[in-house]
Amino acid sequence: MRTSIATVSLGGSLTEKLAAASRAGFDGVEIFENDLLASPLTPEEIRGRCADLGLTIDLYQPMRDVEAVPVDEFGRNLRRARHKFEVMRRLGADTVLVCSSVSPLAVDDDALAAEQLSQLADLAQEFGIRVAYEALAWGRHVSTYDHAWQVVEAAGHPALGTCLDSFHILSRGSDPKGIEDIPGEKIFFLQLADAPLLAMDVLQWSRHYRCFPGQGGFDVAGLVRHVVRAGYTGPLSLEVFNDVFRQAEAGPTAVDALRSLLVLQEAVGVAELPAPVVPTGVAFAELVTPDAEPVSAVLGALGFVRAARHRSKPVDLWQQGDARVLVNTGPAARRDGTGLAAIGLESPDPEGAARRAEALLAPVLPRRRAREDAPLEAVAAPDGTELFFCATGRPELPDWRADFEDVQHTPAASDIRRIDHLALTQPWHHFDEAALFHQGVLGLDAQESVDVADPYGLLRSRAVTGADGGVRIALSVGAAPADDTVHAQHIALDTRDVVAVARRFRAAGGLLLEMPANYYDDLAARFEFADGELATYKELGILYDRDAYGEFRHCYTRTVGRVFFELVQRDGGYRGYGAANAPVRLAAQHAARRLTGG
Ligand SMILES: O=C(O)c1ccc(O)c(O)c1
Ligand SMILES: [Mg+2]
Repeated sequence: MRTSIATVSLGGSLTEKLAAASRAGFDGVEIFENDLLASPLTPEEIRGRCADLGLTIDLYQPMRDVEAVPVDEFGRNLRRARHKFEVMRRLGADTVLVCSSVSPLAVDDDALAAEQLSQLADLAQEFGIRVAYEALAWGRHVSTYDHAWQVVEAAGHPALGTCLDSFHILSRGSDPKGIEDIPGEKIFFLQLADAPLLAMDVLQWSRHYRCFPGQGGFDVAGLVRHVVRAGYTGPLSLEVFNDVFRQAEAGPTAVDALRSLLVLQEAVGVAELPAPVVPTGVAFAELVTPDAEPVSAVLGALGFVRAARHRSKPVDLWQQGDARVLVNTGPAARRDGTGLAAIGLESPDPEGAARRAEALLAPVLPRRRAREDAPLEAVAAPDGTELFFCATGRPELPDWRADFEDVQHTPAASDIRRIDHLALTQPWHHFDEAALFHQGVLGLDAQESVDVADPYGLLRSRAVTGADGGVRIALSVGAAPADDTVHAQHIALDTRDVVAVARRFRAAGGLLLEMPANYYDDLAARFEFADGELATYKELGILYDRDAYGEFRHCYTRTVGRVFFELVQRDGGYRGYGAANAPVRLAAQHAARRLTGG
């Protein structure tokens, strides 16, 4: 189906919005009146700009407070409408959205509403324009889609149809099944938005919290299925009022928006994409650093050994069990300092995974490799993290490991088994996008989002996971501009005995993050521990949590650059990430940074 986006969904000037929509690959736009009013371009110039960009103008909107008013008021409304229709003729737009009245002048009289909308449609017809009547969820007398359709049906005018908006329908809990009772040709337009499930005033919810389909809690795909069954053949158009997107750069937001429509069309069954290839594990985490020494010291103290070196690049492979960390001292490191730059995801079909990512608009990374290197499929996540699709130790596929040459080493310790999870801090305006990317592109499941108190703000965190826990990524975002030291990325390592690993780490000179005594007093009140157990945790800074499935013990290394390590021990199938302990950990990191600057 054709794709469209309302200019109100993007930040910037009208010119910037149109360029972003076109570059992302949308077919058309809804021009929001305010964007036109604020533009220095004439309607003819906007029309030309859209044509040059390959965009159709699918809708002009909104007209407000038109119907069911006293006759002299309606006369003034028609005068206003004539002026707007003139503008639309100059724009070359043939459909206008009229939202249900919120005016105190409007009366509760469907026959009058139908009669006046019919007169409006008569006037529109003179201009070759169609009127699409939409029920605002907070409309004064008409606030549901079925009521708006009744009014339209009663008017029985060929130039009058209805506009369906998923937000207004789903926010009120209306059953979208009734959409199938509307003849498809009378659905003049379809606007799509999702939203997080919040208990709040519906107008505020709509104006500030809408998001792209798949980013919130509504079944937008289910609604679209009903609209398609009704016989609608117009565009799928995104209309998203969102405080964050308004402030963000239009280009990436438009790409994010179109990706959501691609995933939606796949779910509805009106478009096919290369099938998702769900990653089964983490092949490696790659750190870049200008100085390998501090990172190597931490890895060494954790029991990793430097097992191999890249044949053509300054990259070391550190390994313990199936946990692999690459330490890259190449040019990127000198630019960006110490940080997590790339993740290798173990994939059943690396090429298939890359094909899907590309179809879903993920930037495919150029293969900056020497001729003899294995051809690795890689794309960039929204935060810039490079994702490599890997096949480790599978002879029939290229193996990234073949680019590395073993170096002499003593055996590694054996109590760290694998990477348990990766925690990635997102830029503030990419959080919803990141969750949708990891679900839609990688085929991971998103868990509920949780809020975590930070001494200097609030952190929102959401995990995305593979079916069997082979891949776990915790995405988080702070309310304030990211503090590089505390809101760093981290690599969590799975151990069968966190106490033993923590002790060895400390004996080898490693620095663990210390936790306050009050935390342990509180733990003693909440749980029962064996004699001496709590004292051990306190000594090593180990945190404790429990869920319906099992227990969780974890502790943290001090931060190097923008990365730190977590040691985790999951027992009995514990599913979480110790979110209950995160406020204490964040406070401890702030305190450590103040004391030592690291
Ligand atoms: O919030 C509003 O006023 C508004 C305007 C036009 C729309 O299409 C809509 O869904 C909401
Ligand atoms: Mg709308």
